[in-house]
Amino acid sequence: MPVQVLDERAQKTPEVDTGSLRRICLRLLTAAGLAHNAVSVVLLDDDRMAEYNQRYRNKAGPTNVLSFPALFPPATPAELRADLGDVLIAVATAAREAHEKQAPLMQRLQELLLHGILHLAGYDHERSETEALVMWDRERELLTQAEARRTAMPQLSVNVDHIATLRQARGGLEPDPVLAAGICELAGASGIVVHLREDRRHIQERDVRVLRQTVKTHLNLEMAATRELVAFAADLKPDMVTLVPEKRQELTTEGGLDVAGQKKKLSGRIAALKEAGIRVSLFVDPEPEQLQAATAVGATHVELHTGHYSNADSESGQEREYVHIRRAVAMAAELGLRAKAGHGLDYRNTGRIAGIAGIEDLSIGHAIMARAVLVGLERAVREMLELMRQAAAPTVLQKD
Ligand SMILES: CC(=O)[C@@H](O)[C@H](O)COP(=O)(O)O
Ligand SMILES: NCC(=O)COP(=O)(O)O
Ligand SMILES: [Zn+2]
Repeated sequence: MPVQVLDERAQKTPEVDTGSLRRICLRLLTAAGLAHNAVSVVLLDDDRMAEYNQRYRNKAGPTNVLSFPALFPPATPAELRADLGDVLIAVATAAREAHEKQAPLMQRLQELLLHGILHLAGYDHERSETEALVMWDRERELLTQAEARRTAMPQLSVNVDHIATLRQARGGLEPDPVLAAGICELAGASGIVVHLREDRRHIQERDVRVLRQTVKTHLNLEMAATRELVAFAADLKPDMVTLVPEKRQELTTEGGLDVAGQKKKLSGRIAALKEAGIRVSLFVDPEPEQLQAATAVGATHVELHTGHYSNADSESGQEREYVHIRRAVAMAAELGLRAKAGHGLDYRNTGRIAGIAGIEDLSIGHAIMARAVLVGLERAVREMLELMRQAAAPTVLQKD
């Protein structure tokens, strides 16, 4: 675990929850790009803090936060070791400050924690005014980011595979997934997803190449972890690659990637993609073993497979799957993994998943395309009738 929070106060108070503080610390480390670094947070009484303040800074009385970097002299951000060091916080001092600002104590603790983490990362406001401004700016930026990540609704990435499925049914040029992707972006989608299957049943290499030129938001390429596809992606450079399991006979993806069972192979493929500057997500079932393995092989993101939730045939079954997903999101945060979710989400079952705090993005394809066909059908028929009306030959009145 990269973060531990120790409450060493003589009297523990219920408004300070070490579990929440640990999650806050993980969010801050993730926002600061330090998700894989370890930090120890120690909560102290004022008299113990005063002792540290006297011993190490020669100052009388308690202070609010003190940082002890694992490296001495303090490391520059570039040369940080896995263990960043310790952050000591005097809770009673923090509580007084919170009271003065009329802010909740946990909010003040979050600010102090971030301040301490930035010191561990090499920032120092005491060296010069310029450095103080840099540190202050970084604090504001990261607090805003961490808060946004905690409370924001997930972004929507639209999978346009099935526009290509329709095109392939006739083997022609229409409908074009590239045009569809543009429409999805115009409608507010934050990203476009395509799955370049090994059997090329829908999306073709041409589609991905053109999409790389035209997508203005974020292009997520789903693919199997084969050498050939890794080379294709490394050359094309989508914004993200999501590694997914694939079976030739399946109608659609049937489950998550078995990361735990193929760590060696995946580590190499992920390293090659990261080397090419591509972010890597793994499409996994919401299971602890797979999440742990995802961190071990170097992924920064996971997409939690919502297929079992979406396809559950009873309310209790769906509830069970929902709980798995919620727990997996919490665990991903603890491991410093950024969580996405997708598969089989539709207009009935997406709401609950979108309400889980911590999921950053939902990938939805089939349901949106299925609805597009139906809600667009009436207009398509009217447009054809109008075209025929315009083209119809004028009626010639017969004279006797
Ligand atoms: C990995 C995933 O959940 C989806 O991207 C799905 O695999 C899409 O593939 P199809 O569009 O072929 O169903
Ligand atoms: N990764 C999930 C995805 O891209 C879309 O899946 P679906 O909504 O088509 O089932
Ligand atoms: Zn400071």
